[in-house]
Amino acid sequence: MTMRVAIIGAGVSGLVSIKQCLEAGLEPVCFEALGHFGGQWHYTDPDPLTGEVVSSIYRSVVINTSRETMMMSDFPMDPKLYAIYPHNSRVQRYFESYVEFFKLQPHIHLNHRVRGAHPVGDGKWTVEVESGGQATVDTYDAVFVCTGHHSAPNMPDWQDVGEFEGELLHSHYYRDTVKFQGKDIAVVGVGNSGVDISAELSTCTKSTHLITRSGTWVWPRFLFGEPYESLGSRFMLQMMPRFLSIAATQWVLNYTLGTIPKELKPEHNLLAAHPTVRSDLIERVRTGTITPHRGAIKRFTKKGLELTSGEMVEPLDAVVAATGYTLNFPFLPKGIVQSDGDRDGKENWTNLYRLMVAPGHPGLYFIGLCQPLGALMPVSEMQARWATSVLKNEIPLPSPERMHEDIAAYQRDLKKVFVKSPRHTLEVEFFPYMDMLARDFGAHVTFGRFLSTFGVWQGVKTARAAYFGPPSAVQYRLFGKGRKEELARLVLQRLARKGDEEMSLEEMAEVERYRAGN
Ligand SMILES: NC(=O)C1=CN([C@@H]2O[C@H](COP(=O)(O)OP(=O)(O)OC[C@H]3O[C@@H](n4cnc5c(N)ncnc54)[C@H](OP(=O)(O)O)[C@@H]3O)[C@@H](O)[C@H]2O)C=CC1
Ligand SMILES: NCCS(=O)O
Repeated sequence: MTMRVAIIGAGVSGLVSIKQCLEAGLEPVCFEALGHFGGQWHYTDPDPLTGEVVSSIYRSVVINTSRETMMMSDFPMDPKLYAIYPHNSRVQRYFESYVEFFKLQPHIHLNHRVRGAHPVGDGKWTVEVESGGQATVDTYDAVFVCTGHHSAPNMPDWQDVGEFEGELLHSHYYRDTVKFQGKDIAVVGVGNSGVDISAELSTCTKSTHLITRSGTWVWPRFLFGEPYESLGSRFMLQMMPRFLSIAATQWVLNYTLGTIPKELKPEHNLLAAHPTVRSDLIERVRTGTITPHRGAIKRFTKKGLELTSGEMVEPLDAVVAATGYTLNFPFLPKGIVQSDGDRDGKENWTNLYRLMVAPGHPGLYFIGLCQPLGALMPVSEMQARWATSVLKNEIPLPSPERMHEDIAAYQRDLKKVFVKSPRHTLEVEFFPYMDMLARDFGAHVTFGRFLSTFGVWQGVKTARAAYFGPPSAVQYRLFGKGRKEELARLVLQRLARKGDEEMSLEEMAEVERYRAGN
């Protein structure tokens, strides 16, 4: 009997899960609460009646991970069709072509909201779904939770918020500048939402204030004319000593940006916080269109707010809290995901082995519940490859006790490397995490395999591309289970040549060759 897998959510993690289930000979049944797939990358206007929004992205969002690093390992983004950093509508277009190419649509049930998922023994789960007012319950051999972690806004419990006569909104609800033009606005938080929104607002407001309690390093999208991620090659991150790669990267950033305004300058090192990317942020501060402030919020006043430093930020018409998101799995029994130490549920610590498996709850997998230093898409794809291999009994899972030890070790390491913050509880470094999962099904990269697979000349060329080229997941299609080695070789070598070189006819022919086999 074919195993049936309930997939909750048809965002990017749901889509790659459907595709990997199909490839593994499993039957995916994907439930999507909304009337479209694409998750966060499907921009929506607010509901005209309720003002509610579903996606957290604003109208102008341009992705901050480059084409090379965000594309799926076996579905290249052709530079002819996609900019190096595409606008959100183009990212959604890429997902649409992915769905079309891999024939995923028949497996997606739109407007189907999962109300509950419960274990029934033997690793099986019942899933209760509501659609058009009708509830149905069915049993599945496994459940993949693909609902992400950027939907439930984290709105801090600030003092005297009720006093404030202006508007306080979370960045989740921000769409565009229209209602803020000519006004005095403060944005709180310097994650990617905070810097994007403040930079955009600063083009049309009377004043734009940017408030941060920890500061941030701000990466421009391009360094020396190349995507900033080019500095994160396998060689740089894995073969150079860590202190040296941090020092070299820090030097490049300092050289490019000059002295960081003191209000923004963090105390942590470059790789100790999730990267913030915005090319014009420092320029906006230096040209006086953004006024930065350092400090936490002490209280709100009628006209604005007071920082812990005693500084008053007034007058303000609106405050945008770009303060991130919390975990939310309303359809799961309590206690499965969040770790016991996370009493108020806002610390974002999870209890998941490899960020995917809940010890003692067989059959339940989380795909995309991680925060990579790099793009999420290929990491979700790798997780789906791994989880489907586990379901096929090709990868053994350790005992729940071993899983708990592993979770504790991961969390200890995180605390050593990253600034303590609910932002840094799901962080993974691209190559170590991808290599760890790939190794379990033989898709990892070793120098010897280049030579034995491609011969000396092509082997050395491909190895050079994999070690020194951009950190692309294409290299996980060179070897092992699920390999598409000719396509991977061609794409990797093209990416390493840099620039905007379009896909070659040979590459396209390779893509078509496996479309035919689909
Ligand atoms: N262009 C793109 O591709 C974009 C991508 N994104 C992605 O979306 C995800 C979410 O990003 P984002 O919404 O920025 O959220 P983040 O969690 O990354 O950042 C939240 C920010 O809010 C601050 N903050 C949290 N709580 C408080 C508080 N009580 N008082 C003051 N400051 C507070 C944090 O500061 P501290 O560090 O001190 O905790 C941090 O600066 C990320 O993965 C990001 O990369 C977002 C926008 C654009
Ligand atoms: N960091 C935002 C890009 S992502 O991979 O979704």
